[in-house]
Amino acid sequence: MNILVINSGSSSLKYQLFNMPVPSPISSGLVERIGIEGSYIKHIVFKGTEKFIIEKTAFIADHGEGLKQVLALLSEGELAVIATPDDINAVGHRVVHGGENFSGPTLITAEVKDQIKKLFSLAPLHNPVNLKCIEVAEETFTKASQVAIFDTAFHQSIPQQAFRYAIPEQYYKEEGIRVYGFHGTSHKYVSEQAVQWLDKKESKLISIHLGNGCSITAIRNGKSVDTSMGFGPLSGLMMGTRSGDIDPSVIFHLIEHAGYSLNQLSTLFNKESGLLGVGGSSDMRDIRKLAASGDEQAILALELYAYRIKKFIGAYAAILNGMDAIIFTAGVGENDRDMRETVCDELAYLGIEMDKEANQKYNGGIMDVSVSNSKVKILIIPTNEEYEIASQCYRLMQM
Ligand SMILES: Nc1ncnc2c1ncn2[C@@H]1O[C@H](COP(=O)(O)OP(=O)(O)O)[C@@H](O)[C@H]1O
Ligand SMILES: CC(=O)OP(=O)(O)O
Ligand SMILES: [Mg+2]
Repeated sequence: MNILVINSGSSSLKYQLFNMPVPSPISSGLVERIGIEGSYIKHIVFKGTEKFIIEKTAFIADHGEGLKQVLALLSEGELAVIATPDDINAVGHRVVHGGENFSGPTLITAEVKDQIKKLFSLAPLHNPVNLKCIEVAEETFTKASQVAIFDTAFHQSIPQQAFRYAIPEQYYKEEGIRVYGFHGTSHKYVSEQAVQWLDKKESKLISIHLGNGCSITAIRNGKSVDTSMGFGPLSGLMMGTRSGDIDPSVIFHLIEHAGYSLNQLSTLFNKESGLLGVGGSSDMRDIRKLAASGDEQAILALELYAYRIKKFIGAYAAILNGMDAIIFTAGVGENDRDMRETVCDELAYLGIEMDKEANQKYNGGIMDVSVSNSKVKILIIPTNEEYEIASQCYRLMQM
């Protein structure tokens, strides 16, 4: 069964085509810098043990245009992997915000699209582009089932004491104001990999997803019990362009004393803060280069970033009453050795002791980089949201 997975972020679109249940993709790729200068597409086709790469650079105005170009790459030329759009049986869409209505893979109907639209203001960087991609896929793959996999779904197991804010009940009942949590597909995938690796029936894990968006989740026996993102994907850890936790008094202050509008506030906290706002770039690789050259703002950005993660590890160690493993995943978690080292430094009291040499040598796959007598394992697990989405789609299609 051919399942095309579309994972669209604020300025990028990642995709993978699977012939399920085979776990390795037939093709995968990435469209980056959508809507900004320097847009490019990297398209990969896998044939046996060989890998063919097509790279294109030309301005791509929006996600719709990006997706159309991807479809052309999949179906045209010598490296075509499908003959016609009808060869795709299902399209799995990552949708970031699903509110309280979705706890599993969902066949997309007009009503589901309405729900996704209603949540635009809560995930302004994500839900609008997610819906756009669904619409383009519906126009193109008219015979395929369109399936939504929500980032919020895995967190529907969070108990009330963790998902409610301490404000009057009417705001929860009437406005749906509560913690929803995000990156659920990634936290689910890596935590399941960790459980298999640990080979334990009962487990306590802390999963740390550090991509453009960053979040940390406490997982007991396979179920999310708390997570750092909340009502929208803005709270908790410091991110690429998002502030993470901030005292709401700052918002009152900026409105009252600096005349900020809602739009300006949303732009500030969603697009101009985090690594970009403090250190001058949203890309951790740039921050590393700046810090190495002695740039003080970049050094501060690194300190803030690591400090927050450490603080949440402490909090989740307390609510789980200990843990078997912490997991690092996503772009920064998998690739930034020094960030992992800084985060794990001086956590021996909690039983977290890193083998620094092993950590520096990490080179892919699942690896434990704790010392042999560390009470808590330190696992690096590459996330694979696309494969998790394809698996969930496949299961739904077989029901
Ligand atoms: N070698 C590396 N060292 C440090 N950071 C890296 C490295 N490779 C990628 N990253 C960082 O990973 C982040 C993107 O992570 P990713 O999981 O791809 O994000 P998203 O899926 O949210 O777009 C960027 O900040 C990027 O700089
Ligand atoms: C929810 C979220 O922050 O997603 P991403 O990391 O892809 O931006
Ligand atoms: Mg991501």
